Amino acid sequence: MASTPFELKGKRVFVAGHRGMVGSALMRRLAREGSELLTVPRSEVDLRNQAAVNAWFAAKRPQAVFLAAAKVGGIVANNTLRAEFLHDNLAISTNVIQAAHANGCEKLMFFGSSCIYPRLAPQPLREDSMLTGALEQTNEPYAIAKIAGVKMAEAYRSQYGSDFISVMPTNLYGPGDNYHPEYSHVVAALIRRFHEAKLSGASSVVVWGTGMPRREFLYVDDLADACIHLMKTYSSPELVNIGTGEDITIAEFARVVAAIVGYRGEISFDPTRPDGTPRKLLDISRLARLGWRATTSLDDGIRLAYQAYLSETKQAAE
Ligand SMILES: NC(=O)C1=CN([C@@H]2O[C@H](COP(=O)(O)OP(=O)(O)OC[C@H]3O[C@@H](n4cnc5c(N)ncnc54)[C@H](OP(=O)(O)O)[C@@H]3O)[C@@H](O)[C@H]2O)C=CC1
Ligand SMILES: C[C@H]1O[C@H](OP(=O)(O)OP(=O)(O)OC[C@H]2O[C@@H](n3cnc4c(=O)[nH]c(N)nc43)[C@H](O)[C@@H]2O)[C@@H](O)[C@@H](O)C1=O
Repeated sequence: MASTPFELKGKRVFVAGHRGMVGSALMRRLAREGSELLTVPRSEVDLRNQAAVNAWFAAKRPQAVFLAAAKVGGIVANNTLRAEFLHDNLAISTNVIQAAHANGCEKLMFFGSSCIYPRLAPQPLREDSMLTGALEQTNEPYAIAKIAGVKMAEAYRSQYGSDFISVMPTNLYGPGDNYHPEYSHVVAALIRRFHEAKLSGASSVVVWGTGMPRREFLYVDDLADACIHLMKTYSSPELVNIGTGEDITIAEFARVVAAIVGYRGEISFDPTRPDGTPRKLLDISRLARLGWRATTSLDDGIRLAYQAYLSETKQAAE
């Protein structure tokens, strides 16, 4: 078991999924910690391949691991690619957690998600509500794989004393997001749709669902800061929720994004598209007791995310 506080300075730290939205935010934040950062492209080691993962871990022997590689997407991706979301996420978690254990890794952080909680669990969602009820159907395969990952980290801790911890981030957004029109999450989808409508002069933009579901959104650089804080100071089998503690309806959120992007036309709703979970607000009291809170407001975060979208797609705001 690693000692707490856990020192990142001078350690070999592996960020699995370093090119993703969360992984790249972790890389930015870890640059301040004086660690030796280890990464590997998927073309070299596909984390679904157990033999490749074992060989890489045996060669590099990371002392700390952030397991931020996963098959990830929005509500339609989760609901369509159901086999891949279950298979890939189970394989990645199993391979990386076992290889970390077998190669003397001192500390590992596993990334769950707020969708592991039952669809109708009491709000705000407490960490101990995991496995107390039925899951949301649109993301059940992903949630089952993530719950298995949480249980794996917990089992290696109880059987072998491994210092493996699990965090449950709320819905995230920011630089490095995926802007696919069907498979992205709502933040990236609406930034892109409102921006394109502004450029084309469209008079109306469609937002999926009824607009009634509520979501909590956390800027990804805040998430990375929380993760570094917990990696250094937290060592316990209980999950830790990471969020802002505030939520907003999708209809209100769409108006926030439209205003920041500068789209002034109508917003309509398409109830034939899935709403998903009615509400997903995290109880962040454990995180607050552990000494961390988010600092980026939703307005500031969406402004930063819009700038990132423009620069990543090489466009001007107009
Ligand atoms: N985005 C969100 O709103 C939320 C995310 N999370 C969790 O945070 C973590 C990171 O998510 P996020 O950054 O958004 O996702 P991204 O899709 O942006 O990044 C995922 C990363 O995982 C890598 N990856 C996927 N499959 C494989 C594979 N088979 N082998 C090697 N690498 C692979 C990708 O590699 P490549 O670059 O090659 O594609 C990419 O770097 C995940 O565990 C996710 O469940 C939790 C809550 C909310
Ligand atoms: C992070 C989280 O992400 C997923 O769960 P989700 O919270 O439902 O994520 P979402 O961002 O895709 O949608 C949020 C809400 O927004 C509405 N919505 C409106 N218009 C668009 C739209 O254009 N695109 C999308 N994607 N959603 C839209 C949409 O109908 C829904 O009501 C899970 O895969 C889950 O596994 C998970 O971990």
